[in-house]
Amino acid sequence: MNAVNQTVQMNEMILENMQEHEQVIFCNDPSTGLKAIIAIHNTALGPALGGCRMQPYRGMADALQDALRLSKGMTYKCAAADVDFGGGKAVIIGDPLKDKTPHMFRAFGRFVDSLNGRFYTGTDMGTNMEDFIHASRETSCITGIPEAYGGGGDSSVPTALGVIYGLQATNKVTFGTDELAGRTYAIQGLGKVGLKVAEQLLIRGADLYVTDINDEAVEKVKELARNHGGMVKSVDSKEIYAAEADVFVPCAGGGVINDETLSVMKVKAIAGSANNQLLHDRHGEKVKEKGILYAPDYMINCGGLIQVADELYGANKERVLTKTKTIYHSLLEVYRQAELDNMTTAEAADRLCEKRIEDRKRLNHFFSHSKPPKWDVRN
Ligand SMILES: NC(=O)C1=CN([C@@H]2O[C@H](COP(=O)(O)OP(=O)(O)OC[C@H]3O[C@@H](n4cnc5c(N)ncnc54)[C@H](O)[C@@H]3O)[C@@H](O)[C@H]2O)C=CC1
Ligand SMILES: O=C(O)CCC(=O)C(=O)O
Repeated sequence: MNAVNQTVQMNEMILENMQEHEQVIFCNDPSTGLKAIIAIHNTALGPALGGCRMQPYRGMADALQDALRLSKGMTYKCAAADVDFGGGKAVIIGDPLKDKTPHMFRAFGRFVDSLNGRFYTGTDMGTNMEDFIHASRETSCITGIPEAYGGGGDSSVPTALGVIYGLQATNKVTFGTDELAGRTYAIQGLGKVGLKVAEQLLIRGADLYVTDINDEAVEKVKELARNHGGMVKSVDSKEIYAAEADVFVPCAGGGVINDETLSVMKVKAIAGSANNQLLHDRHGEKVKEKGILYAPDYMINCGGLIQVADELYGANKERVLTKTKTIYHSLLEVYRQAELDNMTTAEAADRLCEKRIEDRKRLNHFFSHSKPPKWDVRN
């Protein structure tokens, strides 16, 4: 097969995979080693907004798949958080511990800038505020950088807080009380969000099983337990699924709720920050069959989105806090609807968000930067 035919075949594969996505941008900057994909799923509610993940993907196909799934999730998350933004996400192919450089993030910033306001981005798994300080030198479409740089600060703070509210709602339905104390939580991933969730749980009197592929992260939690009290037992990354815990709290990668992990899980609930936790939609049904209550990922982890969206209207910490608290009530509502309509919690959340998107689509038109939008405060 010649090169032209190969390219045509690859483009066909990409378009097939795109399903209802609006746009996918492949970014290649040999001078900095940047290889990234930006996926814009839906801008009916406003410009696309979503973080940028950096991960050593096995190849382009894996990275594309992740960008497509994550950006679709952001469309639902924006509807869940009731913000006037659409779904988008970026992925950078590379090992965050070895490959990142300031120049790489500046190059990424230039690609984001070329989209002229169709896509706003910031931190996600494998990236941090420092990376986006570099990117923000090239574009105003960056969120989640320190206040000193005109941003709203670390978005993992409200994400973790939202997970705590979500855990309270989940405990209320599962155990009859929203107390977090006296229970055991199995936390997977102790990065920006997981570590903060672990600290809050220890402060409130919980015990933890924890795992992270990075030993330093595990040490940090043990240090927190020495300060705040509580039991912390570290386990191997595969053992976390079978931990004798009440609640599994996934705060690392996606696809962790699958046939294999469910076959060993003993927990009564799953509630954590990771995006795209269900490997396939059918795993929502399997979770229900096992009698496990699942907090739909994009509902419980939308605290960070609330903050970065708020930042684009002019950051206000109190407003972010007030909106983040609503995660408790919106999750209780999803649990109630799922019970009433005998459906999975994931289906109940999707239904709620799809209705919101349809209702608001009637008011919004396709987003285009040529029409100055009310949220474009930075230009
Ligand atoms: N940062 C934020 O505000 C938000 C994050 N999320 C999601 O939450 C999850 C965590 O995000 P961050 O804390 O920002 O990422 P992070 O990169 O700061 O932390 C992830 C942690 O997970 C660990 N890890 C990776 N693979 C692992 C494995 N197989 N087993 C155990 N540990 C593993 C890493 O070593 C790292 O310590 C991601 O799925 C992200 O998309 C969702 C909403 C907002
Ligand atoms: O939390 C952020 O910084 C942006 C929102 C996002 O990408 C997410 O919620 O996954």
